[in-house]
Order: sequence, then structure tokens, then C-alpha cells
Amino acid sequence: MIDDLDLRKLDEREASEMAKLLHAIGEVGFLTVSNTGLNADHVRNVIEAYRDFFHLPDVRKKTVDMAMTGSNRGWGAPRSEQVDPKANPDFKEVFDCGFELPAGNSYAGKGLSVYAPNLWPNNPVEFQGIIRAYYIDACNVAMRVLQAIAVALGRDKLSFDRAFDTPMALLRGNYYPERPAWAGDRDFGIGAHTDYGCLTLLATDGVSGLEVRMPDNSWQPVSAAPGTFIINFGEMLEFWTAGKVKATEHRVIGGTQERISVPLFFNPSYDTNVAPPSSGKTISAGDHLTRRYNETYLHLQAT
Ligand SMILES: O=C(O)CCC(=O)C(=O)O
Ligand SMILES: [Fe+2]
Repeated sequence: MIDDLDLRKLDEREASEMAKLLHAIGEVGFLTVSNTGLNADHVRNVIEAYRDFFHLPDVRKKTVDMAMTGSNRGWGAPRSEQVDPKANPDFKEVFDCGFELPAGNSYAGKGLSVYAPNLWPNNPVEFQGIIRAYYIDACNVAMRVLQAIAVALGRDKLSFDRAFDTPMALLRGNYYPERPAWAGDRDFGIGAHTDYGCLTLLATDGVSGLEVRMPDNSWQPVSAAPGTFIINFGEMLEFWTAGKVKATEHRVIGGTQERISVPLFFNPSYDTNVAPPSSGKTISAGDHLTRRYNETYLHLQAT
């Protein structure tokens, strides 16, 4: 079962809601959340901005094609990413944007691809403003959820906050066209994978398609209308909590209706050590994320 949580109750640390949170993070690794303060109309507006962009002709999208760059900012064409090495590259398209390093930030000028500058299309004209505003709103919601998780795990409320002062957070629009007629067993909207970072906050247009690997190995559909969010956890948070938070596999096969989803991948600052506490080990968040990007985006793969 995928638990449904109320963020306002989590903010207030209501005991029964915190118990549900602890169950969701440790058993299934997926939950849905409502009452975030981000309302349905706001999220619909964001999704429609992505839809307008994805419906542009390819020649226009190519002006911001990430394949021209050494990073993942801008448009990713169909079959430009392969999240599951056993499957074919995904048939989805994406648009990725990330954290904008303030001038004078200690990571500035180091050429780290996880902090690469964003690539914005000239059209639709409102696109950049809508997406940048949502990036900030979504990061704030993600941080509130992580604070509740810190408390649920018996850590200091702000123990994660310090690691997110220069977040490698990535906001993505996923566009799944209707599943192509040529698609076979090894073709997916997005193949089975676990996310790489800490927490993923996912908005969708309400069309179903996401499936989650349950503890009994079955695939369970999960959906959320705009205004409700799906949350799951990535590899870094699983390391960092010594497995108390599960990074759960998920996929989208794709169906007869086009679908848009908007994940915020909330990743900590580059130099964060996400190894299990007191393990004596070091796992650099920046190294892990860079390696996972290089493995999955075809234009970043070593030739
Ligand atoms: O489209 C979805 O529902 C999931 C997308 C996803 O898993 C991802 O972008 O990592
Ligand atoms: Fe994912």
C-alpha cells in the first residue's frame, strides 16, 4: 500500500502522520502528499508550460538541445537517455534545468557539470519564468519533507538543511508521447530505475503510467492529480540513512495517451558526504551524481 500523507500535519509533527511517514520511507519508499501549499491550478499551469514547449517542432527544441553541451541542461530528445542498461533508450523527451549558482559561490568557476548554466528556449515566452518560479517552490516543499524525515529518524530537524545550501537539484519535465507502434518488450517511456539523489517530488498531469516495484516484487500503478504529489527516494538518501529510507525502483511503460510528469530531483551540495553515519567511509554526492548522469545520458557516455 502506498501511504497518503498530509504535509501540514507533518509540519506540525502530528504523531500518527509521523508514524505513517516512517512506514512509507522504510517499507515501500513511495508516498503521496497533499496540503503542500502548492495548489492544483499552479501545478496545472507548470505542466501546460512544459506541454507547450514539448509540442514545438523539433527544429525549435533543437536550439536548446543538451546533446550540444557537456551537461544536462535543456531539451533531451527521444532515446537520448538509457536509465536501464538492459532496456533500450527511453522514448520520452525531457527538459532539464538546475540550480543557478550565485556569483561568488564557492563552486562557481569550477566547471562542475552538475552546476552547469541553464539553457532556456526563447519560446514559449512565459516558459522560463513559470519554470524558474516552480523550481523554488518545489525545493521548499522538498526541504519540508526532508525535515520531517530527519525528525522521524531521530535526527536533528535541520540535519539535512545544512547539506542543501547549494543543491544540485534538477527540475525535469518528462514528455511521454503515445507509446509508439514500433515499441517492443525492451522499450519504455522510462525503463526501470532508482533515482540517484535524495528525494524526488513528482507532479503529473493526472494520466496514469507510473509503476512502482513493491516489496513483493509486483509492479503497482501510482497516480496523483495536479495538487497532489508523489514522493520517492534516491540512492544517496538510502546510503546516507544506512538503508532506513528505501530507494525504490519504478518505470513507465507508456500508454495510449500522452503524459507529462514533472519531477524535482532534490540533491544536496556537491561536497556532501552521503556515506552511512559513523561508517568511516566517504561517498561524495557530486561524484555519485556525476557518475550516474554519465552512465545514463547517451551524449555524456564515454566514447
Ligand atoms: O513519469 C513518471 O511518473 C516518473 C518519472 C521518473 O521516474 C523520472 O523522471 O525519474
Ligand atoms: Fe525516476
